Amino acid sequence: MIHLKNIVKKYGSHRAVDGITATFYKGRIYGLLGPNGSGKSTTLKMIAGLIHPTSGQISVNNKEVTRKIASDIAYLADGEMLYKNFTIKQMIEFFTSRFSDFQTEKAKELLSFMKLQPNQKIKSLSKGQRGRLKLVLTLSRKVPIVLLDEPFSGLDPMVRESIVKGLVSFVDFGEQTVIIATHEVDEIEPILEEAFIINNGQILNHCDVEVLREEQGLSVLQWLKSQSYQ
Ligand SMILES: Nc1ncnc2c1ncn2[C@@H]1O[C@H](COP(=O)(O)OP(=O)(O)OP(=O)(O)O)[C@@H](O)[C@H]1O
Repeated sequence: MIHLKNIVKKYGSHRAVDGITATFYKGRIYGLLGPNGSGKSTTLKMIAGLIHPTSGQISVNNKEVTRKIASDIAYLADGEMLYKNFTIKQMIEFFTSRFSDFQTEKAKELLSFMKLQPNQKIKSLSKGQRGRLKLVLTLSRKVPIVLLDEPFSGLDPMVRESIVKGLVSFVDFGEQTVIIATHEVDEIEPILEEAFIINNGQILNHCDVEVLREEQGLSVLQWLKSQSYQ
């Protein structure tokens, strides 16, 4: 379980995250949805222990978050996380040596699912292929928490849907808590169980996707559109 209590992150006088309180339960898939600059990446980086809140508390499985939390969390960064002079195989070897939980067999399956070849050089990959490799590396770790920051942004819209749906088979359901930060709601909607809307660094609303569908007859996208952003 991840618990955020009244989290504020300031850059100078700007409040990138402005008093977020939220709980993410074990084994569920969450969407952290919001427009550009709303505080999604900042929130994920704080959960991953990469940056510290200005105030408030974050705990992961009742442990206070420090840099050591990296051993419990697989984090797909919005920016670069690949070494351009490596081949895919070398990148996988690097992750294998860096993370004792890295599952090489799963990485092979994921590479094949993502149509990537181990001998390809990172610098020769397209943006979409690099995006696929980042997913391979992140989802091959056996960890309780997976944080994905804009994981589908470089992917061709034609294949995005099948990749999103296929990815579900690579998540350890009921065991891994997955948080996906994105402003592209449509494609990830089928795999979400809960969603938080974030805007101006604050949580605007939260829903259980199944309850939303059954009780209000709304898709996440319809629900999102009914909320007012400022
Ligand atoms: N290192 C930084 N220094 C100063 N301001 C920052 C820094 N990182 C983020 N911000 C600001 O904090 C706010 C939230 O940024 P953040 O990257 O968390 O948004 P986001 O929701 O992930 O956006 P996007 O969808 O564009 O990735 C923005 O106003 C951004 O300009």
